[in-house]
Amino acid sequence: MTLVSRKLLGFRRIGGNIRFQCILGRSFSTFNKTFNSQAVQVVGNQRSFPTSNSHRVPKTIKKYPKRSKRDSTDKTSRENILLLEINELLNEYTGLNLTFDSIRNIDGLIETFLHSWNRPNVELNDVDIIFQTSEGDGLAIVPKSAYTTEIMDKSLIDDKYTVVKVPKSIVGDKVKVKILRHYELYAEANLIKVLNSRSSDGNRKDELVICDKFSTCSGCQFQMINYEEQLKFKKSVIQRAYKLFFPKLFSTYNEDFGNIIESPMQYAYRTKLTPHYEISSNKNKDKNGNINIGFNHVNPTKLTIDVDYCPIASPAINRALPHVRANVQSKVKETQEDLNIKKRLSKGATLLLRDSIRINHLTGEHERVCLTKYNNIITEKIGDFVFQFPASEFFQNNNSILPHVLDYIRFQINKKQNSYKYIVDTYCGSGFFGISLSKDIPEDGKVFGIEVSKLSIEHAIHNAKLNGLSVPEKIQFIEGNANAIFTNKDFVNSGIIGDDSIVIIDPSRKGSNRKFMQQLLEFKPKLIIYVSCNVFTQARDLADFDDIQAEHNIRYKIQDIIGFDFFPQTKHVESIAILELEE
Ligand SMILES: C[S@@+](CC[C@H](N)C(=O)[O-])C[C@H]1O[C@@H](n2cnc3c(N)ncnc32)[C@H](O)[C@@H]1O
Repeated sequence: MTLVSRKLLGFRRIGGNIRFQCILGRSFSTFNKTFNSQAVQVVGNQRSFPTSNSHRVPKTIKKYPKRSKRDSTDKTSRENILLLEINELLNEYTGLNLTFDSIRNIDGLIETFLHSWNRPNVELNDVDIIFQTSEGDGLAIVPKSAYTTEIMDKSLIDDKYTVVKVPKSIVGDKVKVKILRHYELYAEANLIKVLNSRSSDGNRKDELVICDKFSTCSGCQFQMINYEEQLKFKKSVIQRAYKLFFPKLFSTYNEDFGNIIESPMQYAYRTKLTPHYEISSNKNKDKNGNINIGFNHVNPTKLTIDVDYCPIASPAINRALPHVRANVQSKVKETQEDLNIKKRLSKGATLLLRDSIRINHLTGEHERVCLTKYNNIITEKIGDFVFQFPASEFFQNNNSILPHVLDYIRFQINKKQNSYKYIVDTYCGSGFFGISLSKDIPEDGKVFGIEVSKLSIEHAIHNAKLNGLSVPEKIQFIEGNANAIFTNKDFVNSGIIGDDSIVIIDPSRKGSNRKFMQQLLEFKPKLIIYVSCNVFTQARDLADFDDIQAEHNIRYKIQDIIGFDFFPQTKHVESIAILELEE
């Protein structure tokens, strides 16, 4: 029997049970369980689906790297969080009492789908998305028999399921997908079509999408849902992070936990864009030889999506983008014949476009421009303060929300007036928080910042002076590792004591660490403000801090955990935790 003739027609839902049928009308598998995904269909494509048994899963198991094992050392790694989310999906969403064993992909199956060039063409129809990951992907559970009868022994598929991760899908979508690479506990899939996109019931509103690259570009996840729903998703991510990594705190909180403050601008807000290109691969060129310049494809491929306009980027960046792109295209074409240069360019590059204020010093007028060199100096004004920093260095990328973030922090500081004399700004970058809040402490108070990047710290000092603050009397910045701040000679000599202090923590995505939290506790500041662009590492660090407190008999009360939507249309959420020392 050829594969085409053995192609499956789909399965029907019969009184809550699932019955599979093959083309001959013979039912070959029945589940006695209710199941969320109806009518899964497998389509064999003669061209790419081999007619031999080459895709049969070998019974001998061959070893090769599996992502889920490789990254499992860091409990807040993306991979580990996905596994925790799959666990939640199995426990709470299916009603099937599934375990990891019921969804485990055996090595032979993983191997069968490993390489894109000989992967079986398996498409599933009417797959229900029932869970949203914190990365913004939809998850579905499909029975293994739905797509592997040609690939696996029947004995290996009975009562077995696959968790399928589908980008650009949301809970409530019924989708058609193509199955791609398998990992131990899930498989990746391409979204081919949303079958119920016209239904008015769900949250999907495709008419809201304003970018013509949305379905393929990995930059945004949520243009197809309204802003209110985006905020709900982000609140649920904060709640999930604490539930997973600091359950003791989560269990004591009410429904406001992780409320999100919206961004005043939901498009055109991004003041930094980093498109990239790769010139060695023909896949990333059009028929005229123009290379793709843009962002990664949403599916796991090496494709770069060509982006000539990005609706979340600021107007100045979008004005500059065509020139920047044209420049790259002509440079690549010019150098194509020159082997040396071609070799140097062969890996491609990442471009940098940064929105900056340009002031006309004669008239005092200013305009927003886009600067594209890594050593350009960017100027930004937030509230009453001006900041300058090298384009290559960190600065917050949505300036419309920053005044609201500062207002919120000021509100927290001013709840207890005149309680704090010092601000310790750890991971201070070019001084944004320390400088902005310098007027919120008494005249005889002081701000002290620490940052590992030499360039950023030089600009923090420059920014303090630019804003009329006396350095180092009123504000002092040092280059160094935040881990060692409280024993740093300059810090000790500054006379700052925990009793009168606020400590701001604003690390990068990987968060802080136990060593820092230990020293923070020994310093015993009155107020701690933890700003985070990765709520999972924030929750982990605060859980560590909680453990350490128990060892030292010191108590901090977590006053608030709140989200700020720095990046509308995307999965990202920024969260701020406020901790107050209990007297
Ligand atoms: C998320 S940024 C925040 C910067 C700044 N607070 C702001 O809002 O502009 C994190 C900063 O931490 C710095 N950093 C990373 N690891 C550090 C460490 N161990 N000690 C001090 N600074 C560090 C990075 O260079 C980066 O500037």
